[in-house]
Amino acid sequence: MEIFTYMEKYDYEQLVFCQDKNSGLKAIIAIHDTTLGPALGGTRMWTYNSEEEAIEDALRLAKGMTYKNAAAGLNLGGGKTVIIGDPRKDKNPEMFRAFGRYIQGLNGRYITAEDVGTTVQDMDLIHMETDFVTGISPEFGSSGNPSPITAYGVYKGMKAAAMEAYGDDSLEGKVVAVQGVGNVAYTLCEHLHKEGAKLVVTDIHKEAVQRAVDAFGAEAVDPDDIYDVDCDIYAPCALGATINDDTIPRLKAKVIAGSANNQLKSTKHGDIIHEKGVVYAPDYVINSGGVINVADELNGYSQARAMKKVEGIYDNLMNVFKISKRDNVPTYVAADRMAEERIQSVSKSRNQFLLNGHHTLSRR
Ligand SMILES: NC(=O)C1=CN([C@@H]2O[C@H](COP(=O)(O)OP(=O)(O)OC[C@H]3O[C@@H](n4cnc5c(N)ncnc54)[C@H](O)[C@@H]3O)[C@@H](O)[C@H]2O)C=CC1
Ligand SMILES: CC(C)CC(=O)C(=O)O
Repeated sequence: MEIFTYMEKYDYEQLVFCQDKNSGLKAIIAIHDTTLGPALGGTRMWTYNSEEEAIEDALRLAKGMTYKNAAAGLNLGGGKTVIIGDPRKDKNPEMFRAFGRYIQGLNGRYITAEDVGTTVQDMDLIHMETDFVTGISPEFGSSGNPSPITAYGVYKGMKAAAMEAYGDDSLEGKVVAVQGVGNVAYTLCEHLHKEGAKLVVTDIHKEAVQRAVDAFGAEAVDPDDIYDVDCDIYAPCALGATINDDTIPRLKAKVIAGSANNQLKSTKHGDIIHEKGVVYAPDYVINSGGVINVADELNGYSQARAMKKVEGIYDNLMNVFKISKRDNVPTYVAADRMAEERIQSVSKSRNQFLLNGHHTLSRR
């Protein structure tokens, strides 16, 4: 990959490589755009097949955060980190403290939180070195683990998508195929089970599947079989790019609504599902509950205020569906328009020179 060519194409601001031999830290912080404010986005720890794959993941996820934060009405830009390693085997406290020092070095341009493979405990270790971290333990006045709130937002968003597809937002009796039953999806399954939905679940880890089978009477299928399930709603809640050339012909659901980031392998796949009449809830709109929740910490956390905003995901998605129909464009294009309009209007209103801090002449 020609990194600068890629960064220029999608207008990235900064890419930071962090290495600490003592702890084994190898991390990449990607900052996409800070027009709306500091870049806020989680830290993912994953076993990548190559460094290039890790860089690409960090870049794509960071851009997604710019759009997510803009579409959610937050005054925040987009960034994300990936740490290369197996979260089940390669973690140690020094690793997260070393990473915290790198974040501190960015002096507030980037604020982190959890993502796949990282936990509240990891964020607490980062917090030993920097204040630019959210989703730490509640005893520090933080909002804690964002996953249950993300799940609630996805549940609300799924109801909005059902309303669009079926003219009724009840999920009772609907068959929902859930891919990946990790932190977010387990709580999502809880909400769906309570409403009377029928669950079909899969995960690469057997114990995660068993937990959902035991708690919600879910039917279990093998990871690759989830695309063939006869269901009303496909909920991708693992990693990205599962809506692609191979899976689209197999998917039977009328609705795609889940928590995973970067669900479309490429924009062309968003066009194909639109033409097939599938109601797709754009990933970064439906899964914005977690970031809305942690972002509230920047104002002194109020759960009531954050939850009120998370409830708004339903209306935000209905608005996306409205724009999609009005402009006759796929829903992912409608969501991008909503986010880009906000970024552009703020960047226009900020084009006047404003003296923040000392003027250089004051040093004379
Ligand atoms: N945690 C949060 O608050 C937020 C999470 N997201 C996104 O939601 C997704 C899930 O996040 P979490 O639940 O936090 O992560 P997690 O790591 O707790 O759960 C992901 C689950 O997917 C499983 N998985 C991975 N590859 C799979 C495959 N090919 N087939 C089946 N299962 C597979 C994993 O074993 C794991 O159980 C991720 O894409 C994440 O970026 C988005 C917004 C916020
Ligand atoms: C986990 C969230 C708090 C932030 C994030 O990185 C996301 O929404 O993907």
